[in-house]
Amino acid sequence: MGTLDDERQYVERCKAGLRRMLEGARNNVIVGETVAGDRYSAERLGRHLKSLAKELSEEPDGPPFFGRLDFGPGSAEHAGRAYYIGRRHITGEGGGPPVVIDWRAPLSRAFYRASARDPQGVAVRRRFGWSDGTLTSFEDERLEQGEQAESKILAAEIERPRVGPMRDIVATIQPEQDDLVRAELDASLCVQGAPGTGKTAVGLHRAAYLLYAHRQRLRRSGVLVLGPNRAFLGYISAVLPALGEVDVEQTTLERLLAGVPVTAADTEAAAAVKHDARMAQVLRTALYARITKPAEPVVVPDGSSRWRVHENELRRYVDDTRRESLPYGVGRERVRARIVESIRRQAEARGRTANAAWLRGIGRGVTPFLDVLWPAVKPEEVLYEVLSGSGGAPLTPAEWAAITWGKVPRSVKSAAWTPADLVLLDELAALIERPRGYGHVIVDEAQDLSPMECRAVARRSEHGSLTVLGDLAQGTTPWAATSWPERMSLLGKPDGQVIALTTGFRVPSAVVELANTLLAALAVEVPATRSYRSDGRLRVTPVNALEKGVVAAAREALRFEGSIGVIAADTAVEAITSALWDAGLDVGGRLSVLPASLAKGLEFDHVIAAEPAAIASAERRGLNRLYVVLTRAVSRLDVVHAEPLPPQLSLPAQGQVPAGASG
Ligand SMILES: Nc1ncnc2c1ncn2[C@@H]1O[C@H](COP(=O)(O)OP(=O)(O)OP(=O)(O)O)[C@@H](O)[C@H]1O
Repeated sequence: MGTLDDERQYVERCKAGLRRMLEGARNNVIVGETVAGDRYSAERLGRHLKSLAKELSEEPDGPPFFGRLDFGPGSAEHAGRAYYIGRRHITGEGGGPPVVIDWRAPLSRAFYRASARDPQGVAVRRRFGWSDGTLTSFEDERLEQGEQAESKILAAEIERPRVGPMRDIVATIQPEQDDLVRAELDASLCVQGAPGTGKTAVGLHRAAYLLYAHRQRLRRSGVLVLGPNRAFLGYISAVLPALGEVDVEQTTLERLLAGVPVTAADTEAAAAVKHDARMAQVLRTALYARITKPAEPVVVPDGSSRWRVHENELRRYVDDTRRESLPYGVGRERVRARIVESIRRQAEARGRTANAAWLRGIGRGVTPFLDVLWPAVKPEEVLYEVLSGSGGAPLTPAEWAAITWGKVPRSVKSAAWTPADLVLLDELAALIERPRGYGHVIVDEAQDLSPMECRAVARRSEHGSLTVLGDLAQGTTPWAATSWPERMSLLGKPDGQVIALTTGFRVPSAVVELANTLLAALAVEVPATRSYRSDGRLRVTPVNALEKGVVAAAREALRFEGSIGVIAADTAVEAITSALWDAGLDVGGRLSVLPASLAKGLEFDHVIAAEPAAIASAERRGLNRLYVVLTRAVSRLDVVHAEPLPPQLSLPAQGQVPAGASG
């Protein structure tokens, strides 16, 4: 077993290896540009090598490894060998064995899974501690001798003050998380986890793992990560690139669906109806109502003659095509092809040879008839018609009244679309043409998806698999999920397994205890969790004037390291921000103020929750929103309130400071 000095020498070997890889990649960029068979592959290869070269040169100082496994006699394959585990594979000298193994390789699994009870052949597991790119310590567990201890390096990583965007957790993935990260590509999973149990982290690492284990398959079909909003995407977007994965599409559902600009808002009643699954039927009915019963023959002029297809035959073509359940646009072309085919048979019966140009001409001649029988249509045209007031089942008259326009826009072009309309337009677009699908889709904060949004996700993962991440207790939309199996069915994966994560890595116990007092009022069944963290601080401060109280709390918070998030009801954000500015505090650096509606998925080292009662009363699921807000804190939570706290929130005995202590 090496000493710290030996290990530091090994770091140098790894750095030399990385330099070799970098040089190799740079040379290959030049070679790749000249030798690839065609321009397209040359470009692709060049791009790939360039991005590899860029990645390697951008991270020369990152820790090349975080763990080491020494296998003992219990391992049939690796007895007597040692392996270093890191974020990326580093090749050995002269084509020798790699000096570092990728954390996703099968061999690395034992690093995460081996235990004293089940050592999996590992004699010693070593974890390394780094500080600013320098190796500073290591810890050993002699697993084959039954020795396993709480890791200080692990605890320090989990308890470190948070600054900046989310980081990867490859060095400290826990066994229950590893199970999910490495689940088979074909498995669709749903992860129910309380705040801070690592759902987002698991989802992102799963994306990286799947791309490693199934690179060929996923390179073609792609991996999509969907998050709730831009702030969240900004927060998570560095994790996958840090793991060497730059080809994952990370976006919000709204941006994915954005085909038209959103310039209007829905009433609550309209949004509720538009997001209901019955809208799928409404839209399908409206689209297919455009198809008409053939009432007259198709007559296509061809030089001096004319070809006819009788209406009975046309009726059969339309009916047969409808029975095939093709997308609407494909169906239209199928009807055209059937009519052209009928004309071709007639022509051949009369001794004419039908060449491709002639067939194309006949096809064009069919268009005016097709425009009546099975008209080409745009999603906006159908939705325009629906929202202009269609009526009828399955919606009630009151529901129709909620969604139809008070004043019908003069034309499709002048219609102002709402966010919910984007979902409906996407449904229509998919009825007309099949959308692009992905090999794997990861949806975060999935408890908030509406049934119609679930359909939009389901379409994109129809031939792939899904990782659904969420927490029923954090549902804040009017249509938020109350049961996962039901949501998995809406997402097109009724057999998807639902798994709970129950250890929290973000929120300290005192804060979890406070937030948990809200659970009873949230009307969802979620498993109890335990916090990994006994550190942290909770303080509840009644004040006379809210802004003044928040300023005092922020000023004090700035004395600690790490990020500070002041989270308030959306309407209070402006006043609080001004108060902080007026007090000379620099908002925008490590101190940010954000509306409760944007806090989901984020975390701050220190959270100042301003006026819980206002957050709770701002919306129908305000208590769920408050639960989200209270659980954003990593080290310290300050609850500052001028009004009484919501009655559903009960303060744990300790942690409270006397009234008037601040502000
Ligand atoms: N195994 C781990 N090792 C170190 N840190 C971890 C681990 N698992 C989770 N964390 C950290 O805990 C915090 C919470 O993780 P994450 O945001 O993924 O949780 P979440 O379940 O998505 O939370 P929420 O539901 O509140 O959005 C993050 O800072 C993450 O890096």
